[in-house]
Amino acid sequence: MTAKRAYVTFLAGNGDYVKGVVGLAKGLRKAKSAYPLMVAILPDVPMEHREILRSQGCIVREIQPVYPPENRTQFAMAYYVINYSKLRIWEFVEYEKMIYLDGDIQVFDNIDHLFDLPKGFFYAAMDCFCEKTWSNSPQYKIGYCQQSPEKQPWPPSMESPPPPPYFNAGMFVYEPNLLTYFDLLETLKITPPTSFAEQDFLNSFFRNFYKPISHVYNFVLALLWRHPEKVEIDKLKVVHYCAAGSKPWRYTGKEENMEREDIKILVKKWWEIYEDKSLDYWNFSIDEQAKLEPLIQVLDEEEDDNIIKPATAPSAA
Ligand SMILES: O=c1ccn([C@@H]2O[C@H](COP(=O)(O)OP(=O)(O)O)[C@@H](O)[C@H]2O)c(=O)[nH]1
Ligand SMILES: OC[C@H]1O[C@H](O[C@@H]2[C@@H](O)[C@H](O)[C@@H](O)[C@H](O)[C@@H]2O)[C@H](O)[C@@H](O)[C@H]1O
Repeated sequence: MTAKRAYVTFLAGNGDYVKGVVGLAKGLRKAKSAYPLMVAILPDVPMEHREILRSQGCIVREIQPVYPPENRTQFAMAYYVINYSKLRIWEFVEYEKMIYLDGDIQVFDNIDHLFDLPKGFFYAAMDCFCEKTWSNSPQYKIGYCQQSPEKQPWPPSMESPPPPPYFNAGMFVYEPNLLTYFDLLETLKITPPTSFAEQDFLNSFFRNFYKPISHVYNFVLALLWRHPEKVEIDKLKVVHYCAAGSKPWRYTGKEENMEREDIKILVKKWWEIYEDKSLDYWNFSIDEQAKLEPLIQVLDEEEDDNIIKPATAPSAA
């Protein structure tokens, strides 16, 4: 029997991240991925959103939240606490290998070959420490970033050695496994939360199994202005809209760095997929499609007037 593989993302709440997941489902289809997209949803995701995801061919699976131990940690972003629920995806053992993608990620090129990476390791792209979200970290205070250690080497005077390679937890290749899953949950119970919540926790847990892969597989937008020398925008396969103000479905162009032409191009590329009706999963009869129309209106009605869409989106030129 061929080993089962799938992409998986995470959705919480009744807000607009569902648009990110619809965009991701359509992007994977456009990239001709051979594998389905599972959406691990928290119980607070409304029925309408679940139906929209199913109508786009997603496998919708409800998971229970995972909370870190009680603590007064100040997360870099308060809502990061819900991201611990991502740990439930290790329970999906009917799959031999999965690729996790945040809902604010778009896949612009086929990456199915990542499923063939050797087993037994955890693959992800390295993060960048240069954004203000890192301002409480020693590396930010020194001006050290693993993306370009030569720019500001780790001072020999520091008691601790430079941090080991640290991945961004918005995309990773992993193997669901119940022993790992229970070990994750048990280890979490005795691990005090830190600024980047489950991302810090996963980096610690998989530190001996982590293998960095190219940033073309999880392009953290801040690299555009923090490490431009490493960027070849045409080579990017996966773009992660994690910089403040860069979520395409909420893009107004007003936040810092959002007026950049390269950001406008990447936001427009996202919208072109999201609005492309030929990528909708309509393998249904016409009357089935008529049933789905009202669901699509649910999303359109939630649209905010300030959002810039392709029709009026800034020109790519
Ligand atoms: O209200 C929320 C916040 C986050 N998420 C999910 O959690 C992921 C990580 O959160 P976010 O993208 O905000 O983190 P970032 O990568 O931008 O720091 C998102 O991509 C979504 O998949 C969600 O579904 N609803
Ligand atoms: O809960 C912690 C989150 O940590 C990461 O987001 C961060 C990280 O990318 C920083 O490097 C950026 O500066 C920042 O903007 C961004 O929010 C993951 O992308 C996300 O999935 C999630 O794990």
